[in-house]
Amino acid sequence: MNAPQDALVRGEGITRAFHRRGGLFSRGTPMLALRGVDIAVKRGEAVGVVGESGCGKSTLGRVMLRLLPPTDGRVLFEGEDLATLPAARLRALRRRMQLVFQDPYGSLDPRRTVGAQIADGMVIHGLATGAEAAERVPALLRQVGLDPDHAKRLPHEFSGGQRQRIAVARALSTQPDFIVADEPVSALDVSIQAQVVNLLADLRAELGLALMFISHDLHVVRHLCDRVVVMYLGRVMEEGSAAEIFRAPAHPYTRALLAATPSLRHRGAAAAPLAGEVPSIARPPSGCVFRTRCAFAQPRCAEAVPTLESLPGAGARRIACHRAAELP
Ligand SMILES: Nc1ncnc2c1ncn2[C@@H]1O[C@H](COP(=O)(O)OP(=O)(O)OP(=O)(O)O)[C@@H](O)[C@H]1O
Repeated sequence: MNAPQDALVRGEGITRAFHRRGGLFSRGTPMLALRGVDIAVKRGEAVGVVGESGCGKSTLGRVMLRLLPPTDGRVLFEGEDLATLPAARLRALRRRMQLVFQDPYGSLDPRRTVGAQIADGMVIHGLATGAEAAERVPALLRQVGLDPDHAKRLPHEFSGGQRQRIAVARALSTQPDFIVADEPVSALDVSIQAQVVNLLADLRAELGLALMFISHDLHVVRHLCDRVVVMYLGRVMEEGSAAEIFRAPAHPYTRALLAATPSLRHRGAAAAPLAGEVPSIARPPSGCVFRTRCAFAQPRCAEAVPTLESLPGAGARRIACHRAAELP
C-alpha cells in the first residue's frame, strides 16, 4: 500500500506517436502527440490539464487510463506498471479508473434506458449481478442530483446537463479512485456548466476521488483543481499548484494563456497575447516548441529542448524555459 503522499497514478516519460496515413505500403511519418510527459495525480487530488487545442491533453488522458498505450514511457497505478500487469490484474484495476467524456450525447446509447447503462459497468466488472446493479441505480442517480425514479427513461428525455450527470453516475458506478474528465462541461450551456463542475467538486470531496480535469476553461480549473499542468505541443511547459500558477504564472506560455482571459490577467508578469496557431505536431519547432510564438525567445531557444525544472523561490513549481531565471 502506498503512502498517502505518493502518486495514485503516475505517467513517466510518456511519448505517444500517431502515424499519418502514407502510401499503400508505408505507415507514414510518425507524429508525436506527447513527448516525454511526466505527470502524477495523488489520491484525492484534482489536477487540471490545460493548453490550446491539439496540445495532447486528450491523448494524455487516454494514455493515463491505458485506453491508449504509450509509444514510450510508462503509466503506474499505485506503483504498478499497467503495461506489464497480467490481464486479470489490469481488468481489476480498470474499474478503479474511469473516463467522463466531453459529449454526453455521443457517449450514451440512445436506445437503452439510462438505468441499464449505469448498471453495465457494475456487471462487467463483476461487482454485482444484473439484478443487484439495477437495485443500486436509483442511489447513483440520487448521488448525481437526478430523480432516482428516472432509471427507465431514455437519454433523449434528459437535458444536456442531466445527460452529463448520467455519464458521471455511470463512471461512479464502479467505485473508481481516479477519473479523467475530458472537457466534461464544454458541450453544455454556460448556464449549467457551473452546476456540473460543482457536482464534480462535491463528489471529489465526498468520495476522495483523484481527478484529472482536462479543460480549456481556466476559470473552471482555478475553481476545481489543486494543481495545474500546462501543455503545449505535446510537452509540459509549467506545472505547479493552482494557487501559485494563477497568482504568478511563470512560463511565457502560461502567462499568454492567462493574458487571453481578461479576468485572470496577471498584472505583475509581462505577457504578450498569443498570435497565430499552434504549429502542427508533424513539424514542431526545434528546441523549445513554444519559441515561434514566444515574446521572450532568443536564438538559443531554437537549439535545445528546455527541461522541466524547479523555479528558484517558487515552491514546487517547475517550468521548461531556457530563460526561466531572467524573465521580466
Ligand atoms: N487517433 C489519432 N490519429 C492521429 N492523430 C491524432 C489522433 N488522436 C490525436 N491526434 C493528434 O494528436 C494531437 C493531440 O491531440 P489531442 O486530442 O490529444 O489534443 P487536445 O489538446 O486534447 O485537443 P482538444 O482540446 O482539441 O481536444 C493533435 O494534433 C491530433 O490531431
